[in-house]
Amino acid sequence: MRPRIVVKIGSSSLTSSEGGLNMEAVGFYAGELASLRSAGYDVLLVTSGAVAAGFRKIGYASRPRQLHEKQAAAAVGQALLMRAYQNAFAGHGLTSAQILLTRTDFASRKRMNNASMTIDELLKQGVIPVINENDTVSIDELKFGDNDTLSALVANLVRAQQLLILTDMDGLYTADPRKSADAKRLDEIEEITAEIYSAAGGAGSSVGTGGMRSKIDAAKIATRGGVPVFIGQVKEEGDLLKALEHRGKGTYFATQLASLPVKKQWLGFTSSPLGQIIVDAGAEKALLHGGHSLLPVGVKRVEGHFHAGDVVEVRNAHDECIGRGIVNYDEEQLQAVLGLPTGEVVAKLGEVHRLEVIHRDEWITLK
Ligand SMILES: Nc1ncnc2c1ncn2[C@@H]1O[C@H](COP(=O)(O)OP(=O)(O)O)[C@@H](O)[C@H]1O
Ligand SMILES: N[C@@H](CCC(=O)OP(=O)(O)O)C(=O)O
Repeated sequence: MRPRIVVKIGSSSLTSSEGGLNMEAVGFYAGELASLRSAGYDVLLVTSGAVAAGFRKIGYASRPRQLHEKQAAAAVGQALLMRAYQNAFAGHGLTSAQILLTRTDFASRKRMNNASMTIDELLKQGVIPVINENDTVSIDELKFGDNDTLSALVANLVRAQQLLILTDMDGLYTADPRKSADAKRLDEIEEITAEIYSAAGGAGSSVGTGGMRSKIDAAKIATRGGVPVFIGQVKEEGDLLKALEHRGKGTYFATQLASLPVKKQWLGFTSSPLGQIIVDAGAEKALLHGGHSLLPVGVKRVEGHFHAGDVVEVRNAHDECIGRGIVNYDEEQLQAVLGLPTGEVVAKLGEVHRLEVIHRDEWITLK
C-alpha cells in the first residue's frame, strides 16, 4: 500500500475576504497535490471554502453568520469548489471525488467503516478524495465548526503517514503574530501542553473559522491516533513536498504512538460518554503507566446514568479527564462496590460477568 497523506486547506488559503474562490490558488494546490502523487503517495484532500465560495454568488455582502445562511451559501459554494478542483486535477490527468461527512458519521463505527471502505476503493482506483463537512445537514452543535477536526479524524481513519494542515500563517507562534510583533515560531512540538494551547488564538481572517486553537485540537487528535502533523504555509511550487519531508515553513507535531484501530478512534474521539468515573491516584497510575485494567478498588466516585456496555469518561482526583472506556457495570452496581477489593466485590455481587470496571482492551488514554 502506498503511504497516505491527508492535506487540509483552509478557507483563508482559497478565497478572498470579499468572497469567491481564488482559482489561481485552487490550481496551485491541485498541482502540489499532484506532485505528491507523482512522488508515490496516496493523497486525500480535506478542503474548506464552500461558504466563502458561495456567499457572494447567493447575494450576501459578507460571510454570513446565521446557520441557515451559511448552509445555503455552502450548498451553492460546494458545487463551485468541486468544479474548480475537478478541472484543476483534470489538468494533471487526475480524477477527484466528492465526500461530504458530518460528526454523526464518525459517532457510528459502522458509518466510519463504510467511509473507510469507500476511500480505500477510490485510492485503489487512483482517485483523489476531496472531503468537506456536509454543511447542509450539520446542525449547530453537531458541526465540526471548522475542518481542522475533520481532517484529523480522516487522517486517523485512513492511518495516514502524515497530516498537513495548510493555512495563511507559517506555523504556530508563541502568540497570534497579527497581534503581537515579538511572537516567535514554535518549530517542533513533542507534547501539546496547556502552554501550547494558551499561545493559540482564534481565526485570523474574516473567512477562516477555527484559528490556531482548532488546529491544535486537530493536532492532538491526530497525534493521539499515531499521525504526526504539520501546520504551516505552502506558497511556492515544491513547498508541499518539502513540508512532507520535514523541510516546510511551519510547526511539526511529533507522535510516539502507533496508529489506532477504528474501535479505539471511535472510543477516544467521537463516542458520547454517558457518565464519569472518578479514580484515585493508584488507579490513575495503573491505567496510564501500568497497562492495567480499572478495578472497583480504585474508583472513588461515579456520576451520570450508564449501563454496562456504555462509554464513560474517567477523571483523576484533580478532575482532569485521563481517558475513556467501555464500562462493564451498571451505574447502581458500581455505586455498590466502589472502593472495594476484588474479594469483597465477588462476595457482594456474586459471580460477575467481568470483574474489571473497564478492561484494558476497551480503554483509551487521553491525558
Ligand atoms: N499563536 C498563533 N500562531 C499563529 N497564528 C495564530 C496564532 N493564534 C491565532 N492565529 C491566527 O490563526 C489564523 C489561521 O486560522 P484560520 O483563520 O482559521 O485559517 P484557516 O482558514 O486556514 O483554517 C492565522 O491567520 C492567525 O492570525
Ligand atoms: N465546511 C465549511 C468550513 C468552514 C471554515 O471556514 O473552515 P476553515 O477555513 O477550515 O477554518 C466550508 O467549506 O465553508
